[in-house]
Amino acid sequence: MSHFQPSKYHSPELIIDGCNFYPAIFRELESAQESILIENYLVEDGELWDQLCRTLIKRADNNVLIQCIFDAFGTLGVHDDISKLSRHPNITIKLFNPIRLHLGSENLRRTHVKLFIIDNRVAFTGGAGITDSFYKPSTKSSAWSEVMVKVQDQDIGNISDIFQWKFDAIGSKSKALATPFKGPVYIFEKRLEGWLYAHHFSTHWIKRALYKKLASAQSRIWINSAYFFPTRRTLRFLKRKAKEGIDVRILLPGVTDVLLMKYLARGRYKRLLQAGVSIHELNDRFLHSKVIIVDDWTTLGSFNLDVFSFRFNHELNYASKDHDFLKDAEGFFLSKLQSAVEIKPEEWTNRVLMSKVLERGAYKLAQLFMKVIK
Ligand SMILES: O=P(O)(O)OC[C@H](O)CO
Repeated sequence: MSHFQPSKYHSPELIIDGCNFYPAIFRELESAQESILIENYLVEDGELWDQLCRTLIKRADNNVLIQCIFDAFGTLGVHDDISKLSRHPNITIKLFNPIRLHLGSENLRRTHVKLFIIDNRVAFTGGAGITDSFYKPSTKSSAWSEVMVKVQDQDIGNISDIFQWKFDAIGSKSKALATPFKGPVYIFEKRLEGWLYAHHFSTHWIKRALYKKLASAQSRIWINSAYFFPTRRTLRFLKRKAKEGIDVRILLPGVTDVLLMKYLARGRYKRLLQAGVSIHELNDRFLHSKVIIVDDWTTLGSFNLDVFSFRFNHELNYASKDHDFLKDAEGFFLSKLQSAVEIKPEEWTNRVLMSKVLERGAYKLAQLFMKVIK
């Protein structure tokens, strides 16, 4: 008789706001026995980063092997700290795509992934950078609203392999990072669940999964995105599905850290509203999360519906049809919707002229940007 015991199934766990998910992440980091793998785009000096540095050094002193991939641009402010951490024999940090002016638009390719993997047993992904805007330990506060998902045991799947492949490719002479990944991530083309990865525009499993799901949506499409400037194809899907009578809702931040993105998003409202899409803006604090629900399928992660996520960035989402995960994502979406302002089509048509001018100006700037990088 086999003594093999399949590990217990855990629903992916949605955790709302840094004041809840960062303490959960630190509990796991502090109990790590073998390995800690971290990938992140945005790291800023502050209390959270200091706490992370202290925790990593402590675990490394206890012979835990630590590997990090940090985006070279998103972590510019902490490169000195990164050099200091890297002196520890058990810590290796690789900087992704350092800015090199002669590479032109290649510099736009950033790793936008947010990932923590501990002992290949538990992983967290979502939209959170390592900054005090997401969690300030001294006040236990979260200035920006965000979500992360905790995935355990058998659902960890191949994410460590994908991390390791990328970690090894960075800085090596191989062209691996510039070509489509031929690894196990391919299985998700059919499954559309689990880890959805994008590391190259031709291997964008998040985009592929999203298009498939949008095309086959039967009852609802609920989209929450921190930045909203999607592809024309996505907009066509949203309008078509709304016209077919499907419940299409878009929840966006009304307050943001990048005003240009707010006006770019607003420039898309008119046609979406005309098609019957309902649009909501949240004004109480910056809604930085990226959550998509199509029928009974939920995905969340680093993927914004904007040109950077669709075209340039390395991204990571987790997708699932787990019932509890879906209910939690629905609960999150609806609670934010309740505090948000719905944009009414007739009010939108009569908005002040200045607003229209800013939307037009933002669009012109975006067009110019796209021409320059072509
Ligand atoms: O690119 P995101 O979605 O991680 O957001 C990061 C900061 O908001 C950049 O301004």
